[in-house]
Amino acid sequence: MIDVKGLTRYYGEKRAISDVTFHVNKGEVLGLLGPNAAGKTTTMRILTCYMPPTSGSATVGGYDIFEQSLEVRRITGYLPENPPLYTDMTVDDYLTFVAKIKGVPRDRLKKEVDAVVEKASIGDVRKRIIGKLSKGYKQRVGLAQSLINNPQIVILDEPTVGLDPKQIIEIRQLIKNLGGDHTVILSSHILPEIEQTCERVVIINEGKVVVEDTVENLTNRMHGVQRITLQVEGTEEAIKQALQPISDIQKLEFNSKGKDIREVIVETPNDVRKELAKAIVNSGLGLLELSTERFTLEEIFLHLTTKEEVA
Ligand SMILES: Nc1ncnc2c1ncn2[C@@H]1O[C@H](COP(=O)(O)OP(=O)(O)OP(=O)(O)O)[C@@H](O)[C@H]1O
Repeated sequence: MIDVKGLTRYYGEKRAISDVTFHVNKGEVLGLLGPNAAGKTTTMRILTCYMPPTSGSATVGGYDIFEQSLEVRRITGYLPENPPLYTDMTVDDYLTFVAKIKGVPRDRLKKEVDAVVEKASIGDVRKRIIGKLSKGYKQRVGLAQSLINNPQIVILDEPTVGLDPKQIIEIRQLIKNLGGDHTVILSSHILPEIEQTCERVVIINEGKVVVEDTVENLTNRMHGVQRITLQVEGTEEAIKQALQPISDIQKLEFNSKGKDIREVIVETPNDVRKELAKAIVNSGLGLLELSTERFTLEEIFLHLTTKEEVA
């Protein structure tokens, strides 16, 4: 549905994105994940034809962003980071105004506004002045305007920034529900947001795509690395000595958990739980606890963006 090939954009001397390539399937919610200044907004502005790339190409719904920008805009709804709301208008008046601009015929205006009001769950505030609404409701009005004309594609730039936890949960659910009927790109720097809302993720860092995969595959990719956490009674020195004979330990980390107790984190490609337990006990140290852990998307993100090898 969306094909992005080698997009590069300079602002003067500064290269904001470099050779960005990814694909979005029809009906999926794709997460564009990256820290501040990674190049998410730049990528989204290019895909919504607000600004051209310096080089590279992209098609949106089969339309070329250079040659067919009007068609791209017609089938795309966009929620920028700061939606351009007219704060002295009522919600209904504003959405009707946007619908007119987007070319909705007169006799369909009311129906169209009703439809987006329902999708964004703002029925209870539709007669109110936008400027008097809470940030969460304003964001929903922004979402509603992006859905006018039932666009095949919806592009949302950090839609939950500045919202309180309850509003965040509600907006995420609204976005999740858009999948299927719409193809959605959602940008965020918040990992749990992507984990909860998207099936696939493109991680972008310093203007470059680091990885494109399903959230599930990304978690599985880390399965080549085992992480075993132990609670041991003994000094760091004694524990290190006890574990010396065990080969394949890639990472060993110690945290103090009281006077004589250490939390020991071991990363290894193999399941060495038995060897660890034996080594600790045979050295006369106290093994209080042993467990294996799954990597979170947050840790995978850190591994990928700090250029560490992922097994
Ligand atoms: N109009 C501009 N002029 C000059 N540099 C810009 C401009 N817009 C963005 N940049 C730079 O390009 C880089 C990418 O910015 P972009 O806004 O695309 O990142 P982002 O991932 O959306 O970050 P954020 O989450 O902070 O908005 C940054 O280094 C930014 O400073």
